[in-house]
Amino acid sequence: MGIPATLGAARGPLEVGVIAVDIRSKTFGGNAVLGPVSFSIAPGETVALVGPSGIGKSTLLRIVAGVDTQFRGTIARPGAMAMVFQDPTLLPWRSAMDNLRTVHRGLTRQAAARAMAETGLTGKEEMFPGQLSQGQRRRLALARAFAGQPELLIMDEPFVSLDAETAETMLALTENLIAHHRPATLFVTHAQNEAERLATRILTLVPGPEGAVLGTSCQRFRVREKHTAG
Ligand SMILES: Nc1ncnc2c1ncn2[C@@H]1O[C@H](COP(=O)(O)OP(=O)(O)OP(=O)(O)O)[C@@H](O)[C@H]1O
Repeated sequence: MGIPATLGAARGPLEVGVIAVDIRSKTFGGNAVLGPVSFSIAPGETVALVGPSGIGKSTLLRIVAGVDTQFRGTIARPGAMAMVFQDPTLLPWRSAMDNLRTVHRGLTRQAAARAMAETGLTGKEEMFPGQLSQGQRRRLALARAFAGQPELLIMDEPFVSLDAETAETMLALTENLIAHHRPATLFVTHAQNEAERLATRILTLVPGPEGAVLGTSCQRFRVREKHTAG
């Protein structure tokens, strides 16, 4: 497959299921944001992306997700992807169940109900997002993400601006969903405890001469029992 010389492009995975990120550079209006950043994520791995505010974490996520194609480099990613943002981005005029079925064409009502049950939303299927609490809307966004059985899950600060108790509940729920579905996961967080709890590896972005690069001490591998258990 041809890869444009100047713009980022998706390329076929070299190895089945592996996400390969190879960004040579990313600029905004001539300002270098990301320098060379290369890493891969194996199936079932959970990678946290951390770094100071404004370093380029969200920019990197958008490139990996394919939302931003204006970069130099290549990304190999699977077709089945899901994204979870701080804002649940639900369709307010659709029922909770239809929010899932609109995104995932062909998802049966039973499968949608199962996905909602997994996030503790049984009984809320016909409610509209405006009738759900903030925590329930976040659960629905998670249900929507996992309903598509993603091979790659991308999350941008999914627990920010939640009160401590809700954040803890959502963190535990996400941990269980990841352990059960085992997508490759890449998420941005400012909270070290979230990174250490969810991630099997933590990548740190640090300033480089031509935009942010991965820090040398960023690769902190550790095995999480739940991830290795069948
Ligand atoms: N659309 C854009 N146009 C111009 N500059 C942008 C754009 N989006 C981001 N930037 C700049 O790119 C840099 C990286 O932004 P990014 O949002 O990726 O950082 P971040 O690490 O996610 O920050 P934070 O932790 O504060 O959310 C910042 O200097 C930001 O101002």
